[in-house]
Amino acid sequence: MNILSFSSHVVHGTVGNRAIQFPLNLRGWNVDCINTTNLSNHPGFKTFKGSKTDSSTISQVYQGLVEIGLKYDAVIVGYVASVANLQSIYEILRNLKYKPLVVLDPILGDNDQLYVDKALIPVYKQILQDPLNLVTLTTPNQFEIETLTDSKISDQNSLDATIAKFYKLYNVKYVVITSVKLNDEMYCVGCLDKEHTFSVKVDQVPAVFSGSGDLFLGLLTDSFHKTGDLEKSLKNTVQVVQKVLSRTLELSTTDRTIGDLPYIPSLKLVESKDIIE
Ligand SMILES: Nc1ncnc2c1ncn2[C@@H]1O[C@H](COP(=O)(O)OP(=O)(O)O)[C@@H](O)[C@H]1O
Ligand SMILES: Cc1ncc(COP(=O)(O)O)c(C=O)c1O
Repeated sequence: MNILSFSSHVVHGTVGNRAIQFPLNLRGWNVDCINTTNLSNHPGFKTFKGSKTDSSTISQVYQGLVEIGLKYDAVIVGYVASVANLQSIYEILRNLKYKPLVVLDPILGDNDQLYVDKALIPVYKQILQDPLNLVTLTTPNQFEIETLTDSKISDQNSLDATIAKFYKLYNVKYVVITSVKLNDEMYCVGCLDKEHTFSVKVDQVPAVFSGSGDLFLGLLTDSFHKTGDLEKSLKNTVQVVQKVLSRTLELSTTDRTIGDLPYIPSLKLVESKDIIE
């Protein structure tokens, strides 16, 4: 099984492709990464060096893969963070001559805060709307689906309305909302279509992590490709990520906090090999 993953590269740490490649290797995938950044580490460490990839490099590297005859069973679009890069990836998806499983995480922000250039929003919208049905599964968090649908989720009714609006606006079969807060509990919500949705409760590990969203994206893609069953895949992925985060917390020391929770900038992926496998 071959997968192509567009996401960030950090030399040190476990975000972006560093949180996607190793876990997918453990689950039997050959993972080809097109790196949208080349950074020393992610910004959560306070300082970092390096740069974003030029969009022409993304297009050329992809062309190189086509010319040596590669085809992929699945494609992940993760951390992009530049309009020109997202446009190059859009072009690549539009010109695919075959139909892999395409999973796109429209990374825009979290907790009511945009942390990428707002000019990315219309490009994500275009990709998700494309009449060629380019994306099979998309994984926005609560803030991201609110932004894409111009709505606000505060209870079950507004959640249902947001999902209905998403399906009206966009041309994507499967949606997973990775974090919805209802009555102080956290849920992942899976949608098979606008009428068939289900929720999976997330048992919160008492810490804030970087890279959890990327790990989640890779593992969900693996499980969904293998089973074709979104509900089963989502339950399994939530459980596995929860266990990796628990082990990470157990093995980490940190003197940093976000709110009143410890902040853990890196996941203990090698130490969680048995859980991921
Ligand atoms: N503290 C936590 N405890 C348990 N699970 C978590 C925690 N943080 C994240 N997760 C898991 O990781 C998934 C992705 O969360 P998050 O990293 O917030 O995603 P995103 O990058 O999409 O905002 C959640 O759906 C949940 O399953
Ligand atoms: C370069 C880079 N890639 C990916 C991520 C995604 O991290 P998360 O999975 O916590 O959303 C971040 C966030 O810090 C990042 O800086």
